[in-house]
Amino acid sequence: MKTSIPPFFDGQQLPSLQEVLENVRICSIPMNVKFRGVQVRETALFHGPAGWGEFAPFLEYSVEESAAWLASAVESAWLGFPEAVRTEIPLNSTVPAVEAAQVPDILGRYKGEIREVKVKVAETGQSLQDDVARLRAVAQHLPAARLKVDANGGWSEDQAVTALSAMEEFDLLYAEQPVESVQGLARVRERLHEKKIFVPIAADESVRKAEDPLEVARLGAADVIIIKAAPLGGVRRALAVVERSGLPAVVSSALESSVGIRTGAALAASLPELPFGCGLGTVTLMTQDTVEHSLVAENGVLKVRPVVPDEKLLQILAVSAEKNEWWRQRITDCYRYLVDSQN
Ligand SMILES: O=C(O)CCC(=O)C1=CC=C[C@@H](O)[C@@H]1C(=O)O
Ligand SMILES: [Mg+2]
Repeated sequence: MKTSIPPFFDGQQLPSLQEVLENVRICSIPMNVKFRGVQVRETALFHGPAGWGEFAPFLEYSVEESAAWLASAVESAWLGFPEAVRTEIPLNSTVPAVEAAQVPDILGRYKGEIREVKVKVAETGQSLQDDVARLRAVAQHLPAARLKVDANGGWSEDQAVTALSAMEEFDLLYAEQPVESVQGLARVRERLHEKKIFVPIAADESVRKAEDPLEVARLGAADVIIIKAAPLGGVRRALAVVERSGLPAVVSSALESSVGIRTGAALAASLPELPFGCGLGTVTLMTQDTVEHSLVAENGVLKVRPVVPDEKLLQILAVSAEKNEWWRQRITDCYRYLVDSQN
């Protein structure tokens, strides 16, 4: 297994900071439903010679963590995407940690047939009973769909083993980041195997937030990796992580508008294999979008196509002058971090 991954922006010279700042539009988009504590999504869009890119690190992220997201947005807008091997991407629908009664409403927002659903679990303040009730509501509403869960590292190892044992009846496709640490993932996986429970373990934060995104694969801590273009520093770097990990991969969103989803779709379109539905259906969880015709799935399939933001929408969604300044400073800080890391 090769261990290194390519440098940011594929080692190419970055456009100047001035060029980047001249071509940015900052937007604020209210969510339909709270997702990972976010009610309003703030995001920056860049226009470059190759198209559009989206930079939307969550507001609490450090410059160091956000810099990878900038590299990804600049890659999309200035370099463009690598060659694709497919034009259609199978997607999962996503159910946030809502009450079971809200499940039909959430699922009703997705167009057409739904074959795979990712259900958020282990939310702070909720119980295993809440999670099982939510899963049951999804299973009742869509008896033919396959289910998977995402705990965002919210369980202890004991809780993860108990919860995933209790969820055996749902025949989960995989359980995403049941616990926080890489070693914890490996132990939970082993303990479940001892109990003859073979639910595959997927690593998300342990890949996208890790200093070494390949540690999970090296330690055999997971069966599947979740990859996101922005936190991994772009499509090319994410492809390298998949190739070098040797594990099946699922492309997921970072809760962007359709411009960022297009980048995720480019990543999914370039992967040699796509054994599961990708988590790129999150535009449906937002009240508005930056493009007129949103990049959403129909019957669980997303057709890859170019997207261009709509000027009227960009004006409607534009942030205040103060917020705009804050974002420009953030872009500047991340840009400087990238330049330093290239030298
Ligand atoms: O994978 C999906 O179905 C949707 C995307 C998704 O779950 C996420 C998007 C953005 C931030 C993350 O906390 C979250 C995730 O943990 O995968
Ligand atoms: Mg996740």
